[in-house]
Amino acid sequence: MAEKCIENEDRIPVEIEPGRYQHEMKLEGFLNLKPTSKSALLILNQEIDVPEIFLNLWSYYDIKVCADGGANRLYDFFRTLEFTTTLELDELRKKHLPNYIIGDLDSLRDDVRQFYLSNGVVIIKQNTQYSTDFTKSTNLITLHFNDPNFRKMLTINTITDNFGIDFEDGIHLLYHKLKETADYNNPSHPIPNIKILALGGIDGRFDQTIHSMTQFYTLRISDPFIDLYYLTHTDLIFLIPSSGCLITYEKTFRDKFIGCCGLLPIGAPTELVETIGLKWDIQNWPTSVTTGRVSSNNRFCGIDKCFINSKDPIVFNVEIFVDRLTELF
Ligand SMILES: Nc1ncnc2c1ncn2[C@@H]1O[C@H](COP(=O)(O)OP(=O)(O)OP(=O)(O)O)[C@@H](O)[C@H]1O
Ligand SMILES: Cc1ncc(C[n+]2csc(CCO)c2C)c(N)n1
Repeated sequence: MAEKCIENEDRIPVEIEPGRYQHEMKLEGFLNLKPTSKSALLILNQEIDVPEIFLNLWSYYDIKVCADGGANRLYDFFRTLEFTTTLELDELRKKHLPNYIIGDLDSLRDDVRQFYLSNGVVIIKQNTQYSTDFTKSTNLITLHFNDPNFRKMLTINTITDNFGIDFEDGIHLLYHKLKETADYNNPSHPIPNIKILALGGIDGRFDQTIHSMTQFYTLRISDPFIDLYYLTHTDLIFLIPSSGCLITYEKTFRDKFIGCCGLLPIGAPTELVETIGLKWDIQNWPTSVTTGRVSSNNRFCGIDKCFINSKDPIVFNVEIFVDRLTELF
């Protein structure tokens, strides 16, 4: 079929029959989690650049995980708030303890390690230089939610070195053991989704940023129950699955808090079979980094939804005016 690009009015009503999509997501969902949802805020080693909403995010997410030097960023975040005494600062830090710190711990500062250690935070050292602190963190998150024995082990082994977890790559070993034994493919016991919102990992060193992108693709295969999102000061970034995806949002959310968006075939060339609800909608549109045919600088024109049907999963970024989000709280 011939490719097509249609330029729409700035706001159009969009209605999509349910049979046309297998996936549905609410754009502002990262701000509005159900109390029962399994979710993790993953703090990577970059300055927390969403300070306006950081404490709100903290309260929404079930567990908080610091990847190595991410713990320094959490600790230092409170310094940016206007508190006068060290006592007040430490009180605030004690009210916001992460559930885990994990990594080779080459970036974790001594004062930060001491503070979190003395306040009972689980700090897991993993020395392997064949995986990143990011991957160590996602394996840990899977174990936390899907392996009841893992949490038991942490409570029993409180005085054992590293909670009895092998220093080299114990988390990966436990994770692989879980995957061998878990009944992941049993349709009568579907695994609840785990939402991970990563702060950092983008906008810094380029190899780290590309590694962050690889996690969309590798997790889709290894842990398909994980929905990974990155939030930066400017963007929400996630993977649009193939087979039709409906993205919904409140009209006012779109009008006030969202800017441009881009469909980014970073992992592999693909074809955008159809989009409905973008300013520049496309059909049968081959897209790849090498040809330069990438739908960047696009935006939502659907009043409250947008439909994207890509042949393969594709990275999507949505500009979010994070500094304005405080109006919502
Ligand atoms: N400059 C950066 N730009 C983007 N992301 C980063 C950067 N530095 C660290 N990160 C993210 O934070 C995580 C923890 O980083 P940390 O600095 O503690 O360890 P690292 O030794 O640099 O990273 P790793 O051990 O994972 O290679 C990394 O795995 C990565 O996802
Ligand atoms: C082919 C290859 N390239 C790079 C590294 C280095 N590396 C990858 S992850 C990691 C851990 C960082 O905390 C390090 C050092 C490797 N092992 N193998």
